[in-house]
Amino acid sequence: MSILLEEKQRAFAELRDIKANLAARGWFPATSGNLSVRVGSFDPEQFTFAITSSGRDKSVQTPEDFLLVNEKGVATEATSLKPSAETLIHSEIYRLTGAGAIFHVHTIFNNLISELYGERKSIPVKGVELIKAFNIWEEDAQIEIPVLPNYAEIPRIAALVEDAIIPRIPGIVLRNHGIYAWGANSFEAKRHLEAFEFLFEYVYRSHLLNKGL
Ligand SMILES: CSC[C@@H](O)[C@@H](O)C(=O)COP(=O)(O)O
Ligand SMILES: [Zn+2]
Repeated sequence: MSILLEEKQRAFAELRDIKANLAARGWFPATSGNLSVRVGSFDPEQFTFAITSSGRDKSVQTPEDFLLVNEKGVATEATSLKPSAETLIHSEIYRLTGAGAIFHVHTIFNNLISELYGERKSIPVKGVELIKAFNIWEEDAQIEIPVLPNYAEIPRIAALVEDAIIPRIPGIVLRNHGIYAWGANSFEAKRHLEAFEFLFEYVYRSHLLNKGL
């Protein structure tokens, strides 16, 4: 599949903007986190996406920040850049959901909440207005956000994604690691990511309140 230069430039510019925005919140500590947007047409067996290169300081902008990869996570153009170590997880989410953008961040609250509910394998949230950010409009909606184990081998995690995805919930948490949030495009993926982080902080603080802490 050939990607037009202008599609690639648009994708890189979009990633640059979102990266700066999330970095300003401190959501990429110690080079953690990765971002991707899909480019060109989508076929579950063959697609391309732009992704952050591995191990870089995501709070600074450089010409080496992004590259294009295919559905196998292999660079589609000659480059010395290495795609994110977690590219296979992005790939699997695109394949299964047809999403347009996927954002992964490590935060204190997504780590704390993942540990609190890790054994339960999902984080319950009930009756919080921001659930509507996922286009769930029922009054007093109750949702579950899936939590997967954080294996050292990324292919082992990627293999669990299919069974973990809950259709109306655009995100998966890795235990003591971070969240992957996605959407039809960057605007939606960012809205979902912000909603997840709000809900994690809310649930965590409620837990402390209920314990009288
Ligand atoms: C430096 S800790 C974070 C990494 O281990 C990883 O989880 C991460 O999110 C960033 O990896 P990267 O390869 O830069 O995309
Ligand atoms: Zn990570």
